[in-house]
Amino acid sequence: KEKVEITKEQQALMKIITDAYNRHQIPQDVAKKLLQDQYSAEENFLLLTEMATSQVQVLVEFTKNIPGFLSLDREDQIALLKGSAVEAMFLRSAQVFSRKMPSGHTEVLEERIRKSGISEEFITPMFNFYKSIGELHMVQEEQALLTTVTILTPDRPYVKDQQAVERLQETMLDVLRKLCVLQHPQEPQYFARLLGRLTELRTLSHYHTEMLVSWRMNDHKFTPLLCEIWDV
Ligand SMILES: O=C1N(Cc2ccc(-c3nnn[nH]3)cc2)c2ccc(Br)cc2C12CCN(S(=O)(=O)c1cccs1)CC2
Repeated sequence: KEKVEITKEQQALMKIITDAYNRHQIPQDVAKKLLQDQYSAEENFLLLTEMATSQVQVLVEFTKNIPGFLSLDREDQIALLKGSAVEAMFLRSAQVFSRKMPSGHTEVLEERIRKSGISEEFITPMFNFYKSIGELHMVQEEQALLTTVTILTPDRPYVKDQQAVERLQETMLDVLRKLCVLQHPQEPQYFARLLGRLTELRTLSHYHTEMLVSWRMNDHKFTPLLCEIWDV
């Protein structure tokens, strides 16, 4: 049985990424607003839109801290951000959402999401996803690295130098794989389960694209940043 060991450089890389992941959080007042008094479907939708906008801002800031990201071709950096924005947002939302929230908060938030004009066909896979993320009990380093791996997906649309992105992603996958073995020694399949969540994320992202079309038809308003990153 080969001894799995995280090198000094990998340790440093993991610390940079995890610190950045924890440093960039959406302002809690935005999330708190969701918990306050009862709103109409439109107001709920508006709150989710406000929160999603903060999440995209947080994502951009976090991505700039990924070692090697800023050395990529500028246009490829944009292509990676646009290509991963929805997946990274859903991954972070699921991670925050499945964290131990004060009792009752999760139910209230679930209610608010249900009552925001999002159709049930999207709500079900969304909630299944965040429950499946919760069951993994990821440590924060795993959460940060999994989000990084999602952002560094080489086959996003319009990425020119896929090899450069692949090299970066492989560096992160290697650290994540070792971390999973060390953190979950009793579960050799844990790393594979984590990567399986990324497949579920892609499905959610397709649902999201379809929802955007129906939201547009019902004349839902989005912020300029969301219009830019979601191509609405
Ligand atoms: O809002 C969501 N939530 C609640 C949520 C998200 C994040 C934080 C939070 N707190 N601190 N840091 N993050 C708290 C509650 C949540 C939870 C789990 C999954 Br899976 C997904 C979601 C969405 C993500 C965005 N969409 S969306 O479809 O893109 C859309 C945009 C505009 C209108 S609808 C809705 C579902």
